[in-house]
Amino acid sequence: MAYSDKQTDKNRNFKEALYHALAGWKVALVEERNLKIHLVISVLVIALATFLGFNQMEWLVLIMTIAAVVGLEMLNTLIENLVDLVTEKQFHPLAKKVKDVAAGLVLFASLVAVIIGIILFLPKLV
Ligand SMILES: Nc1ncnc2c1ncn2[C@@H]1O[C@H](COP(=O)(O)OP(=O)(O)OP(=O)(O)O)[C@@H](O)[C@H]1O
Repeated sequence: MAYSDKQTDKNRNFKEALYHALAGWKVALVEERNLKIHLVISVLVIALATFLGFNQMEWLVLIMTIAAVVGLEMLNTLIENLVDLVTEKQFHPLAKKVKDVAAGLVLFASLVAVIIGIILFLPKLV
């Protein structure tokens, strides 16, 4: 992605910091298919939880689980980009290790999220 904003010094105020944080979301959403999938699933799960009438504790667990998976997917995205920046997309065994471990982290979080989802939703659905 090409950038017209070439700023490299610190943000001068909150508005500028917020603008760059939102730009981070935009680039992650445009470039990361998995992040889009996680967000679509999150919206569907939130709709189902609303329909099933989750209580306060169930909402807390659900929101924390979604935040963990989406947050770790964002972390994976930034790790991938850092590796690409350092390696300039050349093969390196350590780059492979870092990217594979980061992907494994998201996979682990997603599997735990599925287990939490089963615990939360199954008793209400059956
Ligand atoms: N510079 C590199 N050196 C060595 N192996 C690399 C390098 N870049 C990528 N790879 C290998 O290719 C795989 C795919 O790379 P990619 O950047 O698409 O990560 P990914 O985890 O598949 O991304 P996503 O989370 O978007 O699916 C990595 O998991 C890694 O095994």
